[in-house]
Amino acid sequence: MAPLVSIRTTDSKIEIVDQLLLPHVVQYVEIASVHDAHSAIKTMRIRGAPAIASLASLAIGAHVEQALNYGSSSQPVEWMQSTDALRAHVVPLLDFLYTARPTAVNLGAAVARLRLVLDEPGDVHDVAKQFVKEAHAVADEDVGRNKEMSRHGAEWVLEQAGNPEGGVNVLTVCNTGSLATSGYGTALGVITHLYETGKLKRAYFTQSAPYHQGSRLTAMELIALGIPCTMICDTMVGSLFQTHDIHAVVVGADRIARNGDTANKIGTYNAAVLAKYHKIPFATIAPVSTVDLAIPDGTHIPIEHRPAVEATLARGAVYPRTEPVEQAVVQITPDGLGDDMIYNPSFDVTPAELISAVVTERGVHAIRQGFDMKNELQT
Ligand SMILES: CSC[C@H]1O[C@H](OP(=O)(O)O)[C@H](O)[C@@H]1O
Repeated sequence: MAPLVSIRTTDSKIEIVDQLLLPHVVQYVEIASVHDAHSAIKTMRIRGAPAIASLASLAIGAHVEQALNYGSSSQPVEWMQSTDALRAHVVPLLDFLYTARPTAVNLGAAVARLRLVLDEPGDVHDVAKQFVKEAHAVADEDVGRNKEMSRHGAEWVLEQAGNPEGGVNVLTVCNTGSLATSGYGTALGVITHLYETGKLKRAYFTQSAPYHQGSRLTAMELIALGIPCTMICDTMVGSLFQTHDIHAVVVGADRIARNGDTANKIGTYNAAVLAKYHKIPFATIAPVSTVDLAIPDGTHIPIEHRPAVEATLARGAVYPRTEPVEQAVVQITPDGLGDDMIYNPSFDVTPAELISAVVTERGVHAIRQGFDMKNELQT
């Protein structure tokens, strides 16, 4: 069974699966405007650095395409009367979309890429058509590059592990599959490629509290893919390394600085420190659009702090489950635990010294003394 897709499009509609309701309720909701897209990203109905960029691009592209389709020469849409008017209308919307979540740079890369189109010379309709085409390309390119980087990452894991008889055991954090991208996934794509080529023994994944991307989303995807897997609580990574033969750790990324420092889901840094102690290779798997060459190191990465209330809640179905499913969002903390008593960063930064390699669609970038992603990407 194929895993769910994060975004579904028809000629006239953009829909996302509401990831706050997964895994027990699969409900696609329409994204009918740029504001709908911003809200869906901010509330994490959709999440995952590449998926966020894809939705934002598709939504702004649809907005411009509607003006192209419904305006006419006799009654053009007001902001379609010149390229200056088009730019003045669209740029603030692009900037607004980027305010939805601060850490994932893929959204910023998509905004910058689409912004450039608006500076192209030519007739406003031609510029608008190119804009729409580029907006679709942001989403359409994702699956192919995920498969490319997954192949690179799988080959790296096998090389690091010495291609053991019986396959490799790999740990991942959070969710980096089809629900976090436009398909196939990044770190979970590496696990999928290993499985598809008969080289995976077992995938291990952390629950990734408090949103539970692991418990709710990665579990759902690995079951759908038929991949042998084991879930662990976030606190069990050390025990897993002490008691099991884990050959590698592969994780996604939300922003990679020039020196390789990587922001990823909270708990990634913990796993990296423990992997270093246990001499387990640790790789970041991410598209080039996750690399932020404008920042020298991880100290410049903005870390999103989610609303404190999200750390007090657990989402799921009433136990024991009955049909129809009764969705539940339960408060697991006492009322006296105020917001000022909760620390809820959504990401942490793993220093490059704890990362063996960054894997992109371009290949494996082994981290070493003087590592610079700018040099890696120019070669
Ligand atoms: C390929 S997804 C990248 C990244 O996004 C996730 O964060 P969130 O679920 O908060 O959007 C997680 O950090 C993944 O590794």
